[in-house]
Amino acid sequence: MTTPLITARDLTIRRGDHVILDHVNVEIRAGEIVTVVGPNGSGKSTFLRALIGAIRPSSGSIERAPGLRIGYVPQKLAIDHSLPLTVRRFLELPHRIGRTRANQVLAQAGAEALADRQMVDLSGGQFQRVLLARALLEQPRLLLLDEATQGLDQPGAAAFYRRIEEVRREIGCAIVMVSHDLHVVMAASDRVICLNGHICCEGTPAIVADAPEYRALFGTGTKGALALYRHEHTHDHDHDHGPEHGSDPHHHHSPDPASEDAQI
Ligand SMILES: Nc1ncnc2c1ncn2[C@@H]1O[C@H](COP(=O)(O)OP(=O)(O)OP(=O)(O)O)[C@@H](O)[C@H]1O
Repeated sequence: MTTPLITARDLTIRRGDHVILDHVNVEIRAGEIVTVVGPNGSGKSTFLRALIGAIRPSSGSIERAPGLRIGYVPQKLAIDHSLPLTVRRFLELPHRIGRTRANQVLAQAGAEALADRQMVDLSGGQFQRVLLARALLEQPRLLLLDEATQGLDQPGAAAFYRRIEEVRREIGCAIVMVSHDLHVVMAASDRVICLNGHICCEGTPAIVADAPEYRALFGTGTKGALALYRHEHTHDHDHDHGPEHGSDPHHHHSPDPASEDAQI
């Protein structure tokens, strides 16, 4: 086992009397894709913000590997509609970067055609890809995404997650994402953590979908969708996900093939 990139130990975050996170223990290792699911208000964003160091634990700790570079794709980012700002200029805030580097990260995020477009003219999916490109600028070893597909339709979300898997393959970073698109996101994950103030259950997507704690929170609605993915992946698709994930046929696969070509 490699050393974890980041470890939350007994992470507890309180605001007044409200315990937002209660003794949360999580380790994230190099190259894995971890999804955090949970109902509204269950502490998912707080957890990510604690991982990047934007919130201090009330008790417990967050330990990062020395020099760990983290990329963060926020839930929302407001752009002033009266401000002319191209995608290329946006990537240069706050540091100037070379044209070649900008083109590189835009290509990694599947947004190479957008460099000279105005930020305010982008569709939701294009905007998310640009935020992803920005998060890749620092060559992160850990990429955190907070509800990155909010507002995208299902094919758009599936295409975005497929892109995330490609990014992971290309640059080998670990990925932690928070999402409500349970069936899409779970299909792309190595591990799912179900959070509701504390960790209710965790494991492979299939294990979590079957867990009584998960079903109590989400019902059985996503089970059918997971079954669908399993079914789809009995066909012969590209399973080149690298050696570390080769052992479990159910636990790491692409989204619905029908959605894979969807353009955002
Ligand atoms: N700075 C704060 N002060 C007080 N309460 C807070 C603060 N930040 C978050 N909370 C509360 O903590 C709880 C968890 O919030 P958080 O945004 O982490 O949940 P979430 O799981 O990301 O929710 P959602 O799915 O709706 O985005 C909520 O009840 C929220 O109101």
